Amino acid sequence: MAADILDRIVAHKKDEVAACRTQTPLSVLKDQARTKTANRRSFYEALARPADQVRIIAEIKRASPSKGDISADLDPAGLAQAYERGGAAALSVLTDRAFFKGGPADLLAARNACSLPVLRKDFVISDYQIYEAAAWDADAVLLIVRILSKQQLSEFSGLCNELGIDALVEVHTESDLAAAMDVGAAVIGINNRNLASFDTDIETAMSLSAKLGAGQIAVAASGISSRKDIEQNLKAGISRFLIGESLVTADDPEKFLTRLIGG
Ligand SMILES: O=P(O)(O)OC[C@@H](O)[C@@H](O)c1c[nH]c2ccccc12
Repeated sequence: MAADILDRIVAHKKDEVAACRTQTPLSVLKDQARTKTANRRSFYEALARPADQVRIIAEIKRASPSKGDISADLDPAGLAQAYERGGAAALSVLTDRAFFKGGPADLLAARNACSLPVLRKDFVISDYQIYEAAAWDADAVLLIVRILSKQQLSEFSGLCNELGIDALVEVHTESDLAAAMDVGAAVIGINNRNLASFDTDIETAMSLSAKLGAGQIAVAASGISSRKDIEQNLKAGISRFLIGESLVTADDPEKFLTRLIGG
């Protein structure tokens, strides 16, 4: 059953984009996107430095297909501020409504409440969604290698550059990683979770990160829930993380984040 979830999500995204286009034509979105470039916060810089410290992208996620409701009525603004106080490098906000109960309003509320760069976390299958992200003031978008052709990956990376928005290129396998390297991805998210089966194995990022080139930033994503997980990754040379569920469900997300970062 889990195996076709990714296909369902992608099919849904295509319908969603088609519907959005009829409401807001691409030309209008393009104009909006171009007026936002001056407001951008650098997602890349936030992750690049300081090199010797743990850097965490803290996620705002209400629900997911694998877990159901996680924290369906969370307060995105309050959580963004707690994450910022706890030392987050950046935020990730789910903007998919159908499967994750998120939306653009969450992204806006979170970004307006803090000074951190914000990643639009969604299933990007069209350039339209990248213009949308830029128009909403997002600082970065997720590009999932598994759901894109080589040509789309290359086109979408180029468009991100053009719009001054960063891309977090998500991989799960060696061949995904090769495709990410081919487009010169600077920030590579290694998802420990297989998006089709939901199996999560935190060894995935540790073993794949060894294959990254110099100057590429590895971000271990999914299934990180303790300082012990972080320390294990640090030994493997990974010091950047994308963390959702364990932060969203923590009694005190600020304190928990501080503890994860250590030092
Ligand atoms: O909640 P977790 O296990 O800490 O995982 C966060 C993040 O990695 C996960 O939400 C994620 C990674 N890649 C995705 C792609 C789409 C949606 C969600 C994701």
